[in-house]
Amino acid sequence: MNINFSKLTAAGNDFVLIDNRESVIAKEDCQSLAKKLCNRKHSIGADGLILLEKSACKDFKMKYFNSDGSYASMCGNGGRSIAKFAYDLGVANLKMVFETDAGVINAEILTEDRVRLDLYAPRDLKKDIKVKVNGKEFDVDFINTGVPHAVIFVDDIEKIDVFGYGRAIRSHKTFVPAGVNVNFVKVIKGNTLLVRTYERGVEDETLACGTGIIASGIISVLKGFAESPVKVIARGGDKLLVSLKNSNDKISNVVLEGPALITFKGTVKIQSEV
Ligand SMILES: N[C@@H](CCC[C@H](N)C(=O)O)C(=O)O
Repeated sequence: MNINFSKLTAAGNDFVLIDNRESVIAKEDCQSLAKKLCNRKHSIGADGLILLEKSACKDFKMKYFNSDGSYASMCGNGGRSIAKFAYDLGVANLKMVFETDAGVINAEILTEDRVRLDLYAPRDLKKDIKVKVNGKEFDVDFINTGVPHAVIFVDDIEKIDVFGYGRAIRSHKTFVPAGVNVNFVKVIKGNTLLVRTYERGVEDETLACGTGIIASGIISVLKGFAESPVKVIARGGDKLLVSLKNSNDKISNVVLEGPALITFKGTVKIQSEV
């Protein structure tokens, strides 16, 4: 079977997007297909597979799978990408509303390559958790911004071993069984954060993680390190903006703004055993 796809990048977090409104991909095949299509040596290559599906009440529904095949209820960079993809397909207007398993999102295509997402409220905030890995103790703040995130402030963002510490914290007993995405954050002048993320499901550092950037922005505001709107520079150098309202640690009006671009389109042959 031949399937049309678009490849998008959102701050260097890259995705394969497929229009699955007619259920060409069966539910039980999604995970193995994600693994295959995201493989950078043998297929298209991406951090995740995103399916655009029919929604009963909104413009469409987003389904997200990491490159290792695991399902995730949300992806911030993927959310901007699917908005761009939906507009390009003619499924949605410049302003749209879509469903994810984390909540409903209002999106707006701002320019050729910039998208704004208005998100649901985050949950499960836990501050100042002590986590010891590889002989070092970290002060971790946890928040679920659609998927689980650990946020850690560091002095030297260039030197921190994101892969080594990120991988160990991701699977630390505090965060099992779900695991956690791990964000290392440096606050710099100009109300700006530098963020590096070890992503669960990619099992490596990615060039950006949208929900991780939101988590880092929220925690920075809660700790008084920054004010909304917070500027964020992702590992790949792209600039994003996070804004929110905070009333005694009750977070609302969360907005993520950042790039999303279609890099190419193609057709991929799916083998029957998928
Ligand atoms: N890259 C995403 C997050 C994707 C899901 C994550 N890896 C998980 O499994 O929790 C983003 O931009 O938010």
